[in-house]
Amino acid sequence: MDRPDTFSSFGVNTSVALIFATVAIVVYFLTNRLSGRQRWERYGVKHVDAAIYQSPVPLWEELMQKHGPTVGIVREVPVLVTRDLDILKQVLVKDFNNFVNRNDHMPSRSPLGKGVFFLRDHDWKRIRQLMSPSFSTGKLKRISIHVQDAARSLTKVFEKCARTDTHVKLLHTTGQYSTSIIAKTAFGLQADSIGEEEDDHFTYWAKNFFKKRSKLSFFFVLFLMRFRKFRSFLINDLRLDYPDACTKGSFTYFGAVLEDAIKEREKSERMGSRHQHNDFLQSLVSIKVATDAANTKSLSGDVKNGLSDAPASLEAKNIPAVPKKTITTEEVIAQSIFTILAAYETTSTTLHFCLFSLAENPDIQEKVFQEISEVVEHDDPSQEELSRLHYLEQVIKETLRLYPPVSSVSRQAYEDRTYGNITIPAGAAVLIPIREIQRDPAIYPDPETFDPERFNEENRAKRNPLAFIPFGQGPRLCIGMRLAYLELKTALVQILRKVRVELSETTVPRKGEKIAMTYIGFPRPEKPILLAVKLRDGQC
Ligand code: HEM
Repeated sequence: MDRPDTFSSFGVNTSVALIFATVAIVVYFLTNRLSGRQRWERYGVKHVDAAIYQSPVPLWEELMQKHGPTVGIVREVPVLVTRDLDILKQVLVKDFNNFVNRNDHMPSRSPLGKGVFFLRDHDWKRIRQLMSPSFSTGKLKRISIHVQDAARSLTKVFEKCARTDTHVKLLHTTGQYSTSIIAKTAFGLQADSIGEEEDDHFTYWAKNFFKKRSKLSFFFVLFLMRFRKFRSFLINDLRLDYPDACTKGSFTYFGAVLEDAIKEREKSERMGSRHQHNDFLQSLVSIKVATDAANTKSLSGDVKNGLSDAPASLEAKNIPAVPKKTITTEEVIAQSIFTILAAYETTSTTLHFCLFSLAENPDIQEKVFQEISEVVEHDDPSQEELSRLHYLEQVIKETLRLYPPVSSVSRQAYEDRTYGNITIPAGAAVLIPIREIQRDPAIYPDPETFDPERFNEENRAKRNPLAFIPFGQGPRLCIGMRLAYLELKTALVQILRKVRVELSETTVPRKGEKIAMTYIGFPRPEKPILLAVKLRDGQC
């Protein structure tokens, strides 16, 4: 199997990048920073200087600790970093029409940048509407059979480790679990390497979509990222490979697989054959085929209708009208690739931190086991049974509180807004540090302790709902939230009723130690976690 092209064209590319970077620094300091500082102070916000090469998570942590809940910094645009829940309620929910877009940008030639996460204005609204039905309750019910299959295979890996007295390679295996589900349920593809030492191609490229970088290389790229247009120029115009976030092999692989699948499905759809597929890809292809035909017939009448429910601020900005239901092949590929990534890393790291936390807290694990024994009667837990596992849900939520796979999200203001003493000027970004909100000791006393009781009904009722936002909040909230809970609950039920997970002599971190995390890409432990496994009584 080809390895990712990690450092392929490092030499020449880096020299060119360095020259441009030097010029960019001068321009940056002379323009953005000096004027930016004055600007934030004018808007009633304390401005702080933040190192431009610093990794995001430690940076937000440091800023919040030193300067309080709301501070302004300057990047290419002014950024308000805030964990003030009243401001966040306005930005994410009440005043959403003024904050539809994220301030994120995918620096890559891969189609990922056209994924719904990065889309803006009407493009986002159009694609989000097209994707939503694929994540409905009815669709989830239909795909739960595949989730059950994958959870059974995953459990066999744990049982095998218990019988052979070997450790479970946690992230390796949970990653295989989540990719196998997304491959099957979204694209009708088989990617079943659960428990194998070597990943199948689909899983391999999902795991290696982003370049694996050394710390030095990561900070250099992080530094370049501060200059969005400049980096885009390096990647798209100069076609330099080094600053690109994604490995070429991965987008070549997924592009080819998806293009073939789309062509084949489009062909059978046009021929009117009653297709067998009932997945995410099929629903996008069906829309494409239907609207290609409709749009060829009439290009005028329908177009205006598409805007009838657009946010007022979008209307005001005179963004050109687009048909409501259309999608191009390129967009289908982009949504598909984004979905693979969104579903793989987030769910697998959560499952892995959840199992680690249960191994660290045997009492909590026993309580989960008791609940499963009382509630689940079927070999494969039904949706109704899963919905009654309240304590298990508390455990998952506590895991997502301590280890949110997405550490922060952003929104960008169309127009000026003033909330209390603080003004967010038009064009500024609001950075929402999810991890810092969920570790705020004023909201969660003793925040480092794993305590699922924080999510019992009584404690939840006392808290501002915005204090727990691992899936974001408002109309742009994570589209896959219910699928993620389904995958997590199903896997935990199947595993925990067969085996007990434990820390062993060799598990790092040791009991009570903090996990050394890396925030290069998604948050994960610096060293892979290995767990010991014991069969439960009665299992052989
Ligand atoms: C534990 C699992 C997951 C977590 C913690 C998570 C978290 C998030 C967060 C924080 C956002 C940004 C929300 C915002 O800005 O308000 C997001 C967006 C998104 N997520 Fe997830 N996610 C998870 C699983 C999934 C899965 C399984 C899928 C799909 C199968 C998915 C698809 C998406 C998509 C498409 C978006 C972009 C939504 C938009 O911009 O309209 N996620 N996710």
